[in-house]
Amino acid sequence: MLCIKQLQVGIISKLDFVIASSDIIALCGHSGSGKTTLLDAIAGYRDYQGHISIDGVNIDKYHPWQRPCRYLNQRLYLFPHLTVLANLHLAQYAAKQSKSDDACKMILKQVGIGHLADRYPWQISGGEQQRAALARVLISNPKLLLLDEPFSSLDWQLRMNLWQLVIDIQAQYSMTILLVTHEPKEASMLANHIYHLQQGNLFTE
Ligand SMILES: Nc1ncnc2c1ncn2[C@@H]1O[C@H](COP(=O)(O)OP(=O)(O)OP(=O)(O)O)[C@@H](O)[C@H]1O
Repeated sequence: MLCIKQLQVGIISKLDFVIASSDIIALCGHSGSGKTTLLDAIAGYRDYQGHISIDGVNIDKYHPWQRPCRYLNQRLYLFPHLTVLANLHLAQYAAKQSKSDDACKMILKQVGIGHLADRYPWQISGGEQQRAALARVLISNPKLLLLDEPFSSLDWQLRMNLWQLVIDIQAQYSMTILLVTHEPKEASMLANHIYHLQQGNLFTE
């Protein structure tokens, strides 16, 4: 469960918000309403006042890499000098997991790019890079996945494939997902609940 109390950061003022475990929440709102600001605070990329806890553990003092959540947006952050597989190994290392080729290859296969494990990011397409980035955030088995319009630059068919993939993976790993999107179809297909952020306040549909 994600629990946010009296959060103050940037445009967001005194926000209270709870997401039940294994829920998929879509966060909509006009440009500049504070969606990315909220995800940045949860991920620990921005200083904030108030309290954030995940599964009852307060994470306010945790560095981003110590938080049990992973963040995926349109910037892929794949290391260009490492192969796709080595990028996943590094994520395992950062999550203090032991290196497992089998686990990495299984996730790459699951996202449909098992055959590209030994390629470098610059040797694969944009959609394949997005899948590699998704595999990299999943390899550490986060409790909370923060998605900030990660697929919006991709074509519709690929986007729909990736939505289905997110639904399958969520069911398999019981992750809680907070998804920022401008796309009503994406919100209604993926989310159990849709929230709108308006001038730093949240409203349900
Ligand atoms: N690091 C920052 N420091 C100060 N202000 C910021 C910072 N990042 C964003 N802002 C401002 O805070 C407001 C909310 O920005 P944010 O990126 O959270 O909006 P958003 O809802 O994600 O918008 P979009 O849908 O366009 O991505 C904007 O007015 C923006 O200019």
